[in-house]
Amino acid sequence: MNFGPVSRQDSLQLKGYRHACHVMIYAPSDEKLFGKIPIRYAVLMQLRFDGRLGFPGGFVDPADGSLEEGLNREVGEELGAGLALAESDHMCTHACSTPPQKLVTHFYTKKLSLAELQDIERGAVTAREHGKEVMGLVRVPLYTLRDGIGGLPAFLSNSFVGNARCQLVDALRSLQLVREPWLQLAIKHSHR
Ligand SMILES: O=c1[nH]cnc2c1ncn2[C@H]1C[C@H](O)[C@@H](COP(=O)(O)OP(=O)(O)O)O1
Repeated sequence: MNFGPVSRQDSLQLKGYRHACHVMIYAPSDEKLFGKIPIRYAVLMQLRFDGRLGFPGGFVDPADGSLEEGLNREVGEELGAGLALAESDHMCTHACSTPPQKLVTHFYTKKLSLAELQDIERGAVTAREHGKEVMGLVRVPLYTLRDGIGGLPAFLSNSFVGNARCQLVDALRSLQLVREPWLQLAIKHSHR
């Protein structure tokens, strides 16, 4: 599927497209793996019912209200959390017209404290869709292990839904959660 960037506003004028909104929740972390490898940030994705990785969220209908109202509803169902995401949390929008589906994906990012993120992780197991559409939340490893594969390169080798992998890489880059040379190496060493 080929996704191209489009402005949030222009995307709402497109005819015959479905809209989906998803959010990347992240938090700074002082924790260290094995007491020495800095975790730096906890970044949340989820394992979906189809075995792919994606972000919390889902289809929204702009005719039913704002994109963010739809996103907050979807996130509530999947995480059981009232995040109150707003337009200011919007990061980017992409459109794809590859059959069978004309799809616009809107992507949001939300920075929380580690304690707030941990509350979401705990609450998610009691959310309505846990064990159904959502098999569980996962944290994205941002480091690369000494073998050059373990960590972010191996994570990026997973199967992602829609343009979720691009959304992840773009967010890690633009929020500067991973330094550019390490991000480039992780992409290069992932099996894609
Ligand atoms: O994280 C994602 N990033 C980009 N696109 C995604 C992501 N997750 C799903 N999708 C695509 C796949 C579908 O075409 C739509 C809506 O999917 P989903 O989240 O499964 O929607 P519902 O829960 O069924 O409302 O977006």
